[in-house]
Amino acid sequence: MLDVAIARARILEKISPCGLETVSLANGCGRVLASPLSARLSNPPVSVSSMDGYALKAEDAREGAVLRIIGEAPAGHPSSQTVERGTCLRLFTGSQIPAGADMVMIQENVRREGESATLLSAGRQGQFIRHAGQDFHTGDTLLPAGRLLGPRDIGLAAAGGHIWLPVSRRPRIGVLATGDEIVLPGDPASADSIVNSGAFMIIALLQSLGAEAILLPLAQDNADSLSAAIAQTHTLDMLVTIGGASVGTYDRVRSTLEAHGLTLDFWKIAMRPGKPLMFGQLGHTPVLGLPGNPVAALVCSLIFVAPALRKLLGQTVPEEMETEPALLGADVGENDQRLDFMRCRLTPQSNGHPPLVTPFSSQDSAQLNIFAQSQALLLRAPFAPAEKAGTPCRILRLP
Ligand SMILES: Nc1nc2c(c(=O)[nH]1)N[C@H]1C(S)=C(S)[C@@H](COP(=O)(O)OP(=O)(O)OC[C@H]3O[C@@H](n4cnc5c(N)ncnc54)[C@H](O)[C@@H]3O)O[C@H]1N2
Ligand code: MOO
Repeated sequence: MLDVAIARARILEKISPCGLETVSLANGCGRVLASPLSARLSNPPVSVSSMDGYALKAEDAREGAVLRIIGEAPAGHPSSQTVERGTCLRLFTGSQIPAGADMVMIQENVRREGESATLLSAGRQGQFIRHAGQDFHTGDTLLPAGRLLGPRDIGLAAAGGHIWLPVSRRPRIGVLATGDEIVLPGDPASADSIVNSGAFMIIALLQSLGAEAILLPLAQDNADSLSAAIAQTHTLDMLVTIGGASVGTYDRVRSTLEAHGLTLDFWKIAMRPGKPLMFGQLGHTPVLGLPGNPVAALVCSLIFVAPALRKLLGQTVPEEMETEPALLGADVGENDQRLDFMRCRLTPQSNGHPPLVTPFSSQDSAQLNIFAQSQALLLRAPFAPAEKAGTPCRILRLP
């Protein structure tokens, strides 16, 4: 059985970024930025008011002062007038601050009579002014390459004057669930049917990371059915199979892939859950064969498929798994030769102490209910001795 870190490195070594394209801003959410984005504009481009009110000089901002209103400047219609001492200009939220003014008095604090404004409170220099470039300046780097763009990033790119975004092509990843007992959610099920939770879980993960995840038709545990499914996968950027990876008579995924020309890199790794993981290349397509137990399938996806996808997307992938420190919340027994990823609850602690991590009593790799309640995976190294509550340990947070 191969070591997990070596398996991860061998997978990453075989994956190359899958190219770039340009998309419109409206289609940018969920895509990965291919190069840094710099501001083409400053935001705001000029100093503007953040309130509806009157622009004036701070020297005049005394309670009871009476100022002459020299004009009005709605947002988008700047005034060419200059505010002198003893005068003010009517303006609105987003209006450009006129020359001479250095503060805004909100209209609630002004009594207007004709062209005269009486201040009902004092004010200070700069109040209610958003200065030019307060948010960002032309040329500032707004977003780094490799960023998975969310709604706030799209807003920032728009404000920075971009209508097109250079992004990584969305990798097409096929997810092929296998097994005679597997049915789709909602399908008429026989007494011993198992619902295909695995593929939907993996598709959800891949989509959240920026892939085009494709649910392939279910394949049965026979060479003909698997062959028909595999024959349709050559245009994919990666193929992920679920099930049929172990040693049983009907575990035919590997042999069928090999009949289609798969170059096997490795099969079986020293981890729990996920022992029968398989990796190889079918032509140019990397293939990850995941175990059927759905918890094992997702844990393997987090540890191997997600970094592979990040590499396809041109993102920087850390050499090692990104674990965090924690403290054992309960005693744990000694471990065997497999790196263990135990489903756990996390209890946050105060004073900056690492969280307490408590494994669930059942670690069965088919139990999705416990998996959904888990917040992290506790890593237990191969041959780790029994350890007491309070011992430092490492965890992987679950998405
Ligand atoms: N004699 C041995 N038996 C097994 C070993 C072993 O080393 N020696 N390894 C065990 C381990 S560990 C795992 S993990 C499983 C993995 O087996 P397979 O990858 O061949 O998976 P299947 O047998 O096809 O399925 C296992 C289990 O998961 C259910 N399943 C399958 N696909 C899905 C899906 N898409 N969604 C939900 N559930 C799924 C399937 O019905 C089975 O119950 O092998 C052990 N056996
Ligand atoms: O490795 Mo299996 O994934 O124990 O269930």
